[in-house]
Amino acid sequence: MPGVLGRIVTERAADYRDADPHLGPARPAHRRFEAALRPGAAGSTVETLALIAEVKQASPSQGAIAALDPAQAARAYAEGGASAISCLTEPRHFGGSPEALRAVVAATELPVLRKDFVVHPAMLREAAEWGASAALLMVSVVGERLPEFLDMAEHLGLDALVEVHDERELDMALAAGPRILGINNRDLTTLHIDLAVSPRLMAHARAAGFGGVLVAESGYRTPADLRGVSGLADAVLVGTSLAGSGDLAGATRALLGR
Ligand SMILES: O=C(O)c1ccccc1NCC(=O)[C@H](O)[C@H](O)COP(=O)(O)O
Repeated sequence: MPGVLGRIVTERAADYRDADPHLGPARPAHRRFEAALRPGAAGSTVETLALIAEVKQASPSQGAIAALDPAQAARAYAEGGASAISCLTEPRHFGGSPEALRAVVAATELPVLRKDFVVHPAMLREAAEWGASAALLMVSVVGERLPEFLDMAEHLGLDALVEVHDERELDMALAAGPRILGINNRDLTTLHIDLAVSPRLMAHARAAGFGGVLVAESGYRTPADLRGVSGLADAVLVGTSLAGSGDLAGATRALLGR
């Protein structure tokens, strides 16, 4: 696996090399994250997109973005109209941590997604233990093991946001039967962003009969950017443009056109 993604995945695999793979007892599936993103969910209307607002302090694309207090950021996003919170827990490149996720969970009633490069079952167990409602599963990272990781997420009562970037990954994801599909506009090897990726792959997913939740991810800065996925996506995941705005509640309201 080349590029930035390859480096991050190698680091996370080494971090969890000796981790306990046992998941522990089954946990009930509340499906709070999925329910928050479905059309017409509280806080959004059929005409609008549900927003997953991301607590993201740095990234390989941007370097340092903002020194955020995770709890304050989550409260500001909720005040601005977000339907869910994504919280980075990857420490080296995104400034994330387990403490950030726990603080976000404690600070808001909104469902929280653990945003990390899941390479080991322990990372899903941790997400459940830390209070997350969902975890990210990247087809580019788990590959053929996607069905296995989906089963683990289900065992732990976690919603899974299954992320793809191209048709090959989309077909792999669809074969595994996810309930929530994220289309990342960012090529995680080159970091190039193309907002045309989400509409193209969303149309492909719907044509293939996917009836679940569709999430457009990465590169969104203005309401005009969102028009490209209006009527296709159920939700949008936004980090940099909100986290670096200096006014997270105001930027969230502005993005949602409220
Ligand atoms: O954001 C990056 O630079 C990045 C680099 C390598 C792997 C993943 C990366 N980001 C993860 C995400 O997909 C974004 O945090 C998320 O979709 C929000 O994107 P944005 O609104 O563009 O910050």
